[in-house]
Parts: sequence; structure tokens; C-alpha cells
Amino acid sequence: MPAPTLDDHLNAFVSTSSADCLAVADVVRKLAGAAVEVREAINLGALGNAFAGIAATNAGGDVQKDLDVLADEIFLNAMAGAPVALFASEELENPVVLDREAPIAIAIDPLDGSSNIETNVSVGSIFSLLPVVRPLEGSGMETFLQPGSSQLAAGFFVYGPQLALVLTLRAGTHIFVYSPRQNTFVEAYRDVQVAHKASEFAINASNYRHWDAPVRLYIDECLSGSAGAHARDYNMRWIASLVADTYRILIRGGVFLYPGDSRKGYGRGRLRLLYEANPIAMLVEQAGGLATDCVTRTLEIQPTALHQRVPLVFGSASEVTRIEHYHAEADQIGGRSPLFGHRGLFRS
Ligand SMILES: O=P(O)(O)OC[C@H]1O[C@](O)(COP(=O)(O)O)[C@@H](O)[C@@H]1O
Ligand SMILES: [Mg+2]
Ligand SMILES: [Mg+2]
Repeated sequence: MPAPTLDDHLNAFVSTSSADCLAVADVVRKLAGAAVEVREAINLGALGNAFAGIAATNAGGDVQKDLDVLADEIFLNAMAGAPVALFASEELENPVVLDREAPIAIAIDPLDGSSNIETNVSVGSIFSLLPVVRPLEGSGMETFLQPGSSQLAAGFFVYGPQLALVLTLRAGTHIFVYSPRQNTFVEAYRDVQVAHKASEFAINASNYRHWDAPVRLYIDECLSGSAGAHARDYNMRWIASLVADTYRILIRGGVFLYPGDSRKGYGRGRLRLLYEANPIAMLVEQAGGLATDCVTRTLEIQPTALHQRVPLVFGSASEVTRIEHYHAEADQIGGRSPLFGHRGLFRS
């Protein structure tokens, strides 16, 4: 029997669920079409000089590259033809109001990992679908200030060796791979499960000196391998492309950390709550993993601004729990715990 397609999956979802599900399914179909367009733009050489030049600065102050802008336009156009009331993007300071009567709002990172564009590493697009809060006033900020637990669906596309869609409709996390022959996404993994325990960590270790003590402790222990507190050897991976790092963790377990650190502007990390951390957190939780800002479960964080940053730690439950535990210990006893005592918790 041939593997089910994305359409089969969406049709099954619509038939078992309520009215808004029809709209969610329609939005996901149109996002998938847009992702194929973005993929084509990349294949046409958009990673090269013509597209990878520095264009401007986006709402968050990051360097914006031409492919970021192109991807943003492609997704915005696609959403204009979908039942979407509000479109918020990493690349736009304020949300765009599309069809006020429509039930869905989208927050999107149209091109994630764009610092890698010119190196031909996998990049992606991350999306979060929310129910519109009524009455819809102005540009709908109230809608976007709902916690991640309110998401109706979440997912990301990876423009890697394969074009893949990782999707949750709040019932498991599933992976679909684009088949050019069938011109559609085909199910590759149903109900992915993040291994409970894992021996692979992902962090930008060049920031070691800027991390807080609990993060340093955890990474020191990983580096100590089988001789250390975790009593096993670890492998390290850092693709510096959130979508690619997440995909790997979904497939073979592990933990990802982008904590807050002492660099100017990085007190709350680098990643954005609404269109990076929240959708990734829902995908990971739906696959049996955990996601946290080191203190609070990511999906329970109350957003206060569209582009706010958040520390993000996610992946295999046993690793995430351990990292949360170190932070709780450090908070409660100011480093006088035996856990940190002889390790110099608050060194420098
Ligand atoms: O370069 P750093 O500091 O390691 O940060 C890498 C992180 O930044 C990001 O590229 C941020 O996303 P954008 O490319 O959308 O700004 C993530 O994909 C990645 O995990
Ligand atoms: Mg990003
Ligand atoms: Mg981006």
C-alpha cells in the first residue's frame, strides 16, 4: 500500500474534528504549496550571490537577507488566499491584517537559519497557527499574546537534501517528505517519538564563557562523558539552523540549548518565542519530549511582545529535566548546593 500523503492526513483530520479544523487544513495545504515555491527559489540558485546579499535590517534588528524577504513574500501571498485573518512574521514589525472574518492567525519565521544561507546548509520555515481572539482589534496583538499551548497546529519545513514538513495538529508529530514525482508531500514518519534518554547535545559552545553556571555545569558533565555524573559519553552537534537541529533530535534524540547568556542583548537568548520556540515546543512535546526556558514550560510562557526572545532548551525528557533541575537548585540555594559546591558555581 502506498504511504499516505499530506492530503490524506489532512482529510482524516478534518473528518474527525470541528469547524476550525477545516480552516487549519486549508492553511497547511497552502503553506505546503508556498514551501515548494521557496524550495524552487533556493534550487534556482537563491543561495548564491544574487540572493544572499545583505538587504536591510528586520524588526528585531537582525541582518535581513534577500531570501528572507522573498520567503516572507511567498508565504504572505499564500496566506492571503487562505482562511487567515492575521499574518505575523519575523520579517515584519507588525502583523498584517488579511481577512478579518477568518478564524486563523499565523506567526511565521519564513526563513530560519538564514545566517547559513551562503554555506548551503539546510534552512527552513517555521509556523504557528493560533485561533483569532474576538473582538479582533487593530492588528490583533491580543491574538498573538496567547500562550503557545493555544496553538491549533505547528510545524516547519526543512529545505535540506529532502524538502520535509514536520507537522503537529495537536495529535502526534508527523514527518512528510516532498515527492517531486507525485508533486505532493508523502508521510515518512508517523508519530515520531523523541528518545527519553539521549547522548547528543547541541549548543553554540563558543558562548561558554557567557553562560550561567547551571548551563556550564550541564555541558561540563556532558564533556566528562562516562567518567562524569551522567556516566555516559556524549556526541555534539550544532548546525546553527534550528529546523535542522530539531529534525535531528526528533529522529534520533538529544537536547538543544540556546540559553540566555551575559552578552549584550542575549539575556533572554536569541530565539523568538512566537514563531520559533512555541511551534518547536509543541512539535517536541507531541513527540514525547520537553521544552522549557529553563524555569517554565515553553508552552505556558505568557507572551508580552510579538518579537520577544526566549531561552530555549528542548529534546529528550531526561536531559531537559536535568537542566531544569540545575536551574532550580541554583535559584533556591544560590549555589551552596553540593551539586555546585566544589565546582565553583558562580565562578567569574
Ligand atoms: O549563530 P548562533 O548564535 O549560533 O544562532 C543560531 C540560531 O539562530 C538561528 O539561525 C535564528 O534564526 P533566524 O535565522 O531565523 O534568525 C537559528 O536557526 C539557530 O539555531
Ligand atoms: Mg529563525
Ligand atoms: Mg528567520
